[in-house]
Amino acid sequence: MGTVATGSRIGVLGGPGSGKSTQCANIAKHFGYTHLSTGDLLRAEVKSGSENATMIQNMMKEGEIVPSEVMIKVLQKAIQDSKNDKFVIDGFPRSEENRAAFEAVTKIEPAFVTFFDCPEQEMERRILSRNQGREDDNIETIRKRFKVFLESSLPVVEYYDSKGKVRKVDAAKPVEEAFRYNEMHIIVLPYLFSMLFVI
Ligand SMILES: Nc1ncnc2c1ncn2[C@@H]1O[C@H](COP(=O)(O)OP(=O)(O)OP(=O)(O)O)[C@@H](O)[C@H]1O
Ligand SMILES: O=c1ccn([C@@H]2O[C@H](COP(=O)(O)O)[C@@H](O)[C@H]2O)c(=O)[nH]1
Ligand SMILES: [Mg+2]
Repeated sequence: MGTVATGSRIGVLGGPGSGKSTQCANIAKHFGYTHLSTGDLLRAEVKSGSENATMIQNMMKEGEIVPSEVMIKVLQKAIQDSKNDKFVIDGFPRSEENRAAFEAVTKIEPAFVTFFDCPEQEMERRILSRNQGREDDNIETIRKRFKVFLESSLPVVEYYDSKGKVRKVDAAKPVEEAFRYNEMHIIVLPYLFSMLFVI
């Protein structure tokens, strides 16, 4: 995959509705990153009617985590298709098992991980007014997704935190404010840091 500059592989984690996809789309638009939304990749897989489509659709309806080998295959293909060394992975890994499997298979580790910290009440409010026609945006599945996030995904944030890789964003802030924080931590600071080693 060639030489990759500091900060060019970024993970974005956070609860359902915390604003991950909104911010990733902004990062992609403004800074030339490829936005890999793992949820969108799975929804595309369902639409394509591939061999795993029904299984993925059923798991998403229940807010469950799709098996690592399935997600990793889909994600690897998207990384290759992007032909870009700068990518931001939205909503993955969702469990410690996901993370270990992905790193073992791809040898890719994020330069750092942005964690979108948002109160549950606000996440619920956002999802219920999102209106994108998602099958999992109903109160029953939302509650299941919150549970999966707390039990399986937060430990991944804790793991990266123990390695000093977590940048925490106050995701309850308005979109523009959260974006400015991301801009500073994803683009400006890593760039300045990399320059230290060039000089
Ligand atoms: N900072 C914000 N303030 C208010 N509304 C926001 C903010 N960020 C995103 N939203 C809105 O909240 C909804 C959820 O945002 P988004 O889809 O980006 O969340 P997400 O973390 O990707 O959720 P999911 O994990 O379910 O995919 C969208 O309708 C979006 O427009
Ligand atoms: O790595 C992943 C990412 C997503 N899923 C499943 O998809 C839905 C929706 O994901 P969003 O990021 O909210 O769009 C999620 O609830 C999981 O069921 C997954 O299994 N693994
Ligand atoms: Mg999303």
